[in-house]
Amino acid sequence: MEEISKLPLPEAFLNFLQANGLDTSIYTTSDTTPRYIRLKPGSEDDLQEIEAEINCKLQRVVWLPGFYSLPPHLQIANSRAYKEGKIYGIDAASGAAVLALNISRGDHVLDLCAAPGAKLCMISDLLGDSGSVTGVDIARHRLAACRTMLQKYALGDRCRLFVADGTTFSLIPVTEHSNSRSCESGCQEKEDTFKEWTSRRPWKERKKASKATKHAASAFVAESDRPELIFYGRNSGVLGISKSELYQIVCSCEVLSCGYDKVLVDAECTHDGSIRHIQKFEHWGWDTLHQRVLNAERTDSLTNLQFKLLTNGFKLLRLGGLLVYSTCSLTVSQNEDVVERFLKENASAELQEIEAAKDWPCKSGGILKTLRFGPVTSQTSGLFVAKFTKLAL
Ligand SMILES: C[S@@+](CC[C@H](N)C(=O)[O-])C[C@H]1O[C@@H](n2cnc3c(N)ncnc32)[C@H](O)[C@@H]1O
Repeated sequence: MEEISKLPLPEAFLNFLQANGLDTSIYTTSDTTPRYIRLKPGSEDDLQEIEAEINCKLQRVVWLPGFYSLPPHLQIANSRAYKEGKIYGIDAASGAAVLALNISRGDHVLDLCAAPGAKLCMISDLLGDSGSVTGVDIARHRLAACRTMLQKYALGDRCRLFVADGTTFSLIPVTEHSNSRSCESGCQEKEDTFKEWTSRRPWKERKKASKATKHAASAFVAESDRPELIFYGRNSGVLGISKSELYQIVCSCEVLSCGYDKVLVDAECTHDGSIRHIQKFEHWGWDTLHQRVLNAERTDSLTNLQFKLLTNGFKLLRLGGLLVYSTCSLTVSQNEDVVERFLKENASAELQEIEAAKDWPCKSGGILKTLRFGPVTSQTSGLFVAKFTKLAL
């Protein structure tokens, strides 16, 4: 303790690291972890021009298609390639978590903690012109930033964004199947279909929604409780359907066939695996670290939140679908413990091997088949990744 108290980190954080058996040195040795960017598919021919502009050779990340590393302190925000949406910043470990989902053409993907949206962008560019992606986040301002990002990178065409609590979110993807079924049930709002999204729409939507609450039909989510839809792309499945169709409630047995093919639960956490995030407290003030990160009560409620997000994400997964749970915390309590509790309470959940990981620079987590990335092992930010499938019981 005497030795670590000499380090330039506040005592409360050192205590947190010690209580969780975490190595302090990653925060105090000089940060050599590279930055990573993903090149938007289709921009490969611009590579040399981008390198000339940022005056730096981009190192291809051999184990992660489309990813390049940069020296840690190189700024790209002013580069033309960044402004024109040809590259976006995303840590390689985050890219690996998305790849673990095995996204394939036509998948309907749910990203339950989506903001600010780096993983959502990658999901979207992997889907290309097929399938759909639904992004959910409880923080409206963060999800609005995610919308801006989707628009900047022209990746929102098949995307819809809901401000909602991921522990209770219950909307299934819009597919032709769900459209026809809900029309059979006879919906009173049939005329009131979604027109092309414009930035002025959410405000109007909310005004109308507050007036119409009393007309909500019992078979659908009460209008006042509905997740707020703050963006939808032209091919997201929303355009042309009615509110009743969008907000229909389905029973859990229907979710087995109509649920999402893939679900990402990149849960809220203490972010202690992200050295850059922890370093930001130099500016924010170390005193705020306690309240934002270390507070034991918060950690307790965080692990409950993580468990609930994972449980609800799994509920929305179709039979045979894949779910990835990840956090950027290095603690066992927010990772292995949450996974263990979840497996105990969900007999239809089975941990899956992440096949691609045999070529990844990561190590096994404390539970077989889970993975841990970190600055020392992987030259990335810290990330825990676990992948599940849903079995028929
Ligand atoms: C680790 S961040 C997600 C990062 C994101 N996946 C990305 O790649 O940019 C966790 C997010 O969870 C959101 N969050 C916290 N509680 C939530 C809840 N109950 N439901 C949905 N989102 C929640 C936070 O607002 C935050 O944006």
